[in-house]
Amino acid sequence: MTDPISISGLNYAYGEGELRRPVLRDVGLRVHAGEVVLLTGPSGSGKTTLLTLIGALRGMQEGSCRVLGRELMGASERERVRLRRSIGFIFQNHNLLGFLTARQNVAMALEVDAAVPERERLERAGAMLAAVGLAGHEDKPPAKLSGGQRQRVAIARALVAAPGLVLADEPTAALDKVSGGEVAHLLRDMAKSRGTPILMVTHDPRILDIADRVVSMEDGRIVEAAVA
Ligand SMILES: Nc1ncnc2c1ncn2[C@@H]1O[C@H](COP(=O)(O)OP(=O)(O)OP(=O)(O)O)[C@@H](O)[C@H]1O
Repeated sequence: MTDPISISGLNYAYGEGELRRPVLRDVGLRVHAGEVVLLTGPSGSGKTTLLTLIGALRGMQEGSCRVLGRELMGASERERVRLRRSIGFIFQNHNLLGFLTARQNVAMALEVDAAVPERERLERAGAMLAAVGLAGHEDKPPAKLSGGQRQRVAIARALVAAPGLVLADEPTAALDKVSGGEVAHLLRDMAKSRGTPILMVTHDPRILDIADRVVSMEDGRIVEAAVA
């Protein structure tokens, strides 16, 4: 089985001409099937940029980045859109839509699949919300939920379509210690039970224990890969 993420010789720079600034240098990284990998490092070291390249949210410049069996170097926007549908994304500020209920926010992730009728989408969303401990909160808008509950909705949304990979950017940064720890463990348990690999950018030393492996970045390079 090929690794869900396999990167080598990846370079990336922002800006052009005299303003060109390299932010990723000769990055190599593999994430194995079912593995939970945390990406840490100082602010500005390039973690988010790397995550957005892996998530096909921006185009590659140099090197190789294979995600779920597809090479992203040279991939068209259409190919990138298609790959993004196989990835569950979770961000720090959860990106839930305020005018939709928790259930509708989760069901939205199933809308790309026209074969799933709306009633079934809402049912699957409800089951997923129950699985993340939010039974009874399905019909509330995000504003009526706590920060930790909102991140649980974001986890449910990221996983409901059974993605091949989850990419998370600082999902616990806005949470207190207890809810941050709960959310991180929930995400790990949900992904592990489904065999879904996770790559998570985090500054949060309180959640390092969820990792199979911690990878550190500094100044655009991977400097250390340790088994947690
Ligand atoms: N759109 C952009 N245009 C120009 N420079 C950018 C852009 N996005 C990020 N950068 C710069 O690239 C470098 C890497 O940023 P990146 O966000 O990837 O780092 P990070 O490790 O995720 O940082 P943080 O932990 O603060 O989120 C930083 O110096 C940042 O200022």
